[in-house]
Amino acid sequence: MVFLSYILRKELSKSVVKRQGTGRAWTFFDTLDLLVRGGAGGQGLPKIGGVGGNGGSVYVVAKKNITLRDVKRKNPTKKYTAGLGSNSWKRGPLGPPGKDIEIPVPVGVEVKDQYGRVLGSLDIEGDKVLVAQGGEGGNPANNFQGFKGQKRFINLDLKLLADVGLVGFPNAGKSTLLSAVSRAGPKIASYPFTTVKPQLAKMEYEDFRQISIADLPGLIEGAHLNRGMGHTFLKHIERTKMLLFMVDVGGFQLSPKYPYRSALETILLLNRELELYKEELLEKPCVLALNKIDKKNANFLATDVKEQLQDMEDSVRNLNLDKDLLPQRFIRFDEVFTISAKLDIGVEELKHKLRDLLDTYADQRTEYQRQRFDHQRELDSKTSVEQAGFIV
Ligand SMILES: Nc1nc2c(ncn2[C@@H]2O[C@H](COP(=O)(O)OP(=O)(O)OP(=O)(O)O)[C@@H](O)[C@H]2O)c(=O)[nH]1
Ligand SMILES: [Mg+2]
Repeated sequence: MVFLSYILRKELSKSVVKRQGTGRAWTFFDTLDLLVRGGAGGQGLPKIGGVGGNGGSVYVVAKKNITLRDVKRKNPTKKYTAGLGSNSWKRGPLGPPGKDIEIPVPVGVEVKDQYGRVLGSLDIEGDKVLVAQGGEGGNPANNFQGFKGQKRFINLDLKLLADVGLVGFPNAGKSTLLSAVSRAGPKIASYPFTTVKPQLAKMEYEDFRQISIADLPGLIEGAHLNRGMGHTFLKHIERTKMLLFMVDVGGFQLSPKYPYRSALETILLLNRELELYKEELLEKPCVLALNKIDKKNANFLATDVKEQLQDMEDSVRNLNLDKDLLPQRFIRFDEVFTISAKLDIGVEELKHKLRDLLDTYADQRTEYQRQRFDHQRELDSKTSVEQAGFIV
């Protein structure tokens, strides 16, 4: 049973992403399991108090321009064992340590152990996580018997990385916008859940600058509980720099069985879903696009929503939404646009504003990353085997 669910999980996590323009599809390889073993420690030599070398350890290190597929291709056995520590002997009482192994993996990988515990997240190039510790060499404290190295099954989970992630209820027009701003040809239809797999596209600008945008399947109430397309896709939102919320200004109704939700209510429900999945998602820069402005009364509705967004505390008081459905913390949108993705109204302005905002936030990130690098360097100088499983 456990094995079956493992296989199922593995299959489900290989999302198929359609290649833009060509209509070809390839499997987006976003998860890989490895077996890692630290090297055994060398034997000590009690007669002369000789100490065996510590076994080597296994690390995963984030590198640019490689994929999980490359990792597998490089070592199809998917097994890694670090070097043995040398035994102590008469002419060399201090056995040299075994060789460490560093497995290069793509930036954006989260490393988990076989119990699903997160060992570390490799967010920027050079991030390094100790995944299997080498065994201690034989010494007086362990009766001069070298210890075995740590053995672990680890899972490398790559979250889709795009500059902008499209978030919205089904049918909001996310895929229509994607096709308006890029050369991608996503499936567009008037029924919910047209998009069932994440799709990446590039927005191109006159000066050849490219910004990646991810079209994600529509979210619905309860997505964090895996309703609808569920949280399989919420994880991809984590690795986007900015979120673009798309909302049908006329509101949404999944089917007559479900309640009608106004545009403001859909915004709040999306806000709530993200918050329940991972609150820090709300810290990302967010932009809102009120779509389908070409429809009857849409301008009037959009003005209303914009006003309501000015004072959310007050606006929610007049809503008929269950308290449990309301977010604890309201998203603050950097910009609110009214657009028609279908008729190409306001799309160009949105596209340029996304670029401006990304650049502004990139400057802030650079500063943050510089600080992280400094911190990492400091930790590197103090690397010790006790730090197993944490970014060192
Ligand atoms: N009138 C009008 N219709 C639109 C606009 N944008 C999208 N639509 C229509 O809305 C429907 C849904 O569009 P999609 O782009 O498939 O919506 P989606 O958000 O990708 O939907 P899912 O993939 O199901 O989450 C389609 O029939 C589109 O033609 C718009 O600006 N105006
Ligand atoms: Mg779609």
